[in-house]
Amino acid sequence: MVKVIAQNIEMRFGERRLFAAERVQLSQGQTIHLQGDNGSGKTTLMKMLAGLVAPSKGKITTQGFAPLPWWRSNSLLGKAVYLHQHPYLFDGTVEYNLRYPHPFCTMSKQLIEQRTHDAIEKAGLSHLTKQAASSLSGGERQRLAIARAWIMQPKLLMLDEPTSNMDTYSQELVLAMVKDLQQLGTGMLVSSHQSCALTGLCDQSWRIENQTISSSLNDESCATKTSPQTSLQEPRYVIAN
Ligand SMILES: Nc1ncnc2c1ncn2[C@@H]1O[C@H](COP(=O)(O)OP(=O)(O)OP(=O)(O)O)[C@@H](O)[C@H]1O
Repeated sequence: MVKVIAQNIEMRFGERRLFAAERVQLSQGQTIHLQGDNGSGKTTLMKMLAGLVAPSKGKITTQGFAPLPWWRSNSLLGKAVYLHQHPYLFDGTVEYNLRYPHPFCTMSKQLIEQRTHDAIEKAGLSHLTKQAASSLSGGERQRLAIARAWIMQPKLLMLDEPTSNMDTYSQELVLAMVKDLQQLGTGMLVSSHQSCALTGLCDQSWRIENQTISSSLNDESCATKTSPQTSLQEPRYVIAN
């Protein structure tokens, strides 16, 4: 099972301390709702776990991933995928964007072609494949970004406000893709201000408050949800200071 572990971390911007925690761990098989007020540090924490931002103090390590080639200077990058609420898309068509990560995928060519085809359907993008990605609406851009991640089937995925500003149709499509990934064992950290169907999938929540990260089980979802395939033997609490 793969995991990313942050130990004795502290995040500061200048004099301002954003948060600190003794241990935060995101593992395959977990689906976690990340909560906190505006500016509390949710995006920063997600970027940190994805290797996009370094903590001011402490260390972030991973377990269970294949060894990286020697020339990869940032050993975290690419292991836990971070999806921004305003996703970055490449110049080119929707289809180009979906195919862009193919060379980095270890799946067979046949499987990746099948998943790309399925992703287009699942994200409701069939009528948009030849359209420039830059011309998509906000909701369509987010669907495209999630479809791209769905194809790759990452082991760990961080979704930053994935359904903000989405209509019901888009939310349902995203929910179905996230459910799929959950069934396949992708560990997910989902930031969202609102409780919604997506956060209902989460088995625990993390909250950033008073510069501290705390964790609790999401009782509602535990009572109603069947477990994903991966068995969970991990400690379910984040120890925070
Ligand atoms: N590079 C940076 N330099 C200085 N301050 C930063 C930097 N990045 C983020 N911040 C500040 O850190 C705080 C936390 O930002 P972050 O985006 O992580 O919050 P958030 O919890 O995701 O907020 P929201 O719910 O509004 O999206 C904000 O006050 C932000 O201005």
